[in-house]
Amino acid sequence: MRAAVRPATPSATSLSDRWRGCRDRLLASAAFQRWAAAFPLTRPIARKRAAELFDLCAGFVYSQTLAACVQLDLFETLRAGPSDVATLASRAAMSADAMTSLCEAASALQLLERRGAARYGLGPLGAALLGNPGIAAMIRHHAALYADLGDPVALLRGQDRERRLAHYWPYALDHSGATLTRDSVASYTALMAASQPMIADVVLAAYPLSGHRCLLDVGGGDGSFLAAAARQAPRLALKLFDLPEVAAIAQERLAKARLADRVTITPGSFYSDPLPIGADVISLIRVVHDHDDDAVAQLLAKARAALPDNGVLLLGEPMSEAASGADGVSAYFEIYLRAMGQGRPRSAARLRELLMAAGFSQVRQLRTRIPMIAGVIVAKS
Ligand SMILES: C[S@@+](CC[C@H](N)C(=O)[O-])C[C@H]1O[C@@H](n2cnc3c(N)ncnc32)[C@H](O)[C@@H]1O
Repeated sequence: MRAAVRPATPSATSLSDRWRGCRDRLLASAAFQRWAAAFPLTRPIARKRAAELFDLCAGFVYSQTLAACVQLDLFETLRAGPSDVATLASRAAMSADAMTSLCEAASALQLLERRGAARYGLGPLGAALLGNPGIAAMIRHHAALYADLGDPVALLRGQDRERRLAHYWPYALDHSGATLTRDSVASYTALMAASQPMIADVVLAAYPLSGHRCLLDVGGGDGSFLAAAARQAPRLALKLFDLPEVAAIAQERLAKARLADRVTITPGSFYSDPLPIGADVISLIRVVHDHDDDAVAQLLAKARAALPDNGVLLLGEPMSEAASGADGVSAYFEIYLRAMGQGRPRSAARLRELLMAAGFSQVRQLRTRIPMIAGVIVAKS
């Protein structure tokens, strides 16, 4: 039997609640909407709101148009120059009509651009995407997220479901890492490596590491962030800590990059093992948001214990309430991490609280070039 849905209990209303109540009643009124669309001074606002609402309704279609372009390698195909629809259609094993629909939809989204009759080239967003292979990799892995989101309410209720995204990130199902295999970590590790250059650019520009002696990157994946740090600071000694199967991938990748003699790799789980000592700066890049508060509290305490007095913790990841225009980050990660089964997008203020509770001091949020990609916080042990 389904539980009856109880109406929300009215609570004491503040002045701001009452003001917002009036605004909401006005915006919800069909008569007001008609008036606002007709009146010259409110018409631009009415049109903007209508377009925003339309984009929210159509968002899934936009994402799947993009997914189809990536799956069919359309951007790569058009890198060399425009192509006619018949050629694109035969490459993609679909009718010319279907390819025209895809190209028209992608052109409306600025991914492609019409270049004459039945001919298309890259659009500004499609061209930008080519400059960053990490984005295409992100788009491909969204197949797992969208499968989980087929029934968003079941997902939020935690009802029985396949949990494809949690299997994509298997450490969400096994905190010790003991059951993880090379195969099960390979795809997420490759995805992280593909998107790491843009993260490293943002983080290392905000906090250059040249003043440090030794960096320990916890949850360092295949070592891509360490490799970028090594380029920036040629005398920096390097350490990496990650789950055993990922640590093995890092060992190979860093050896190929001729960094084997600069790096020490320690396999382990920060749920059960201490962190290696000896570094004067510890980085946590896109790690904290993947874990619940209790685990983060423990992880930060372990990082503090591994640092010397006045050591630095460097935390870089997308943060909620990062900047105006970056609200999508919160919406995305709230639902993404819910599908993954653990973690939270956190604001800089919340991260500061967690850092202070773990005994860190002088917590500072640094400006980053693109806050949507990553915010950066540093703190002293
Ligand atoms: C989202 S990835 C980020 C990887 C890398 N820092 C980056 O930004 O590209 C999270 C990383 O944390 C590692 N990780 C997850 N749980 C862990 C644990 N319990 N102990 C050690 N590493 C863990 C994962 O294997 C993965 O490499």
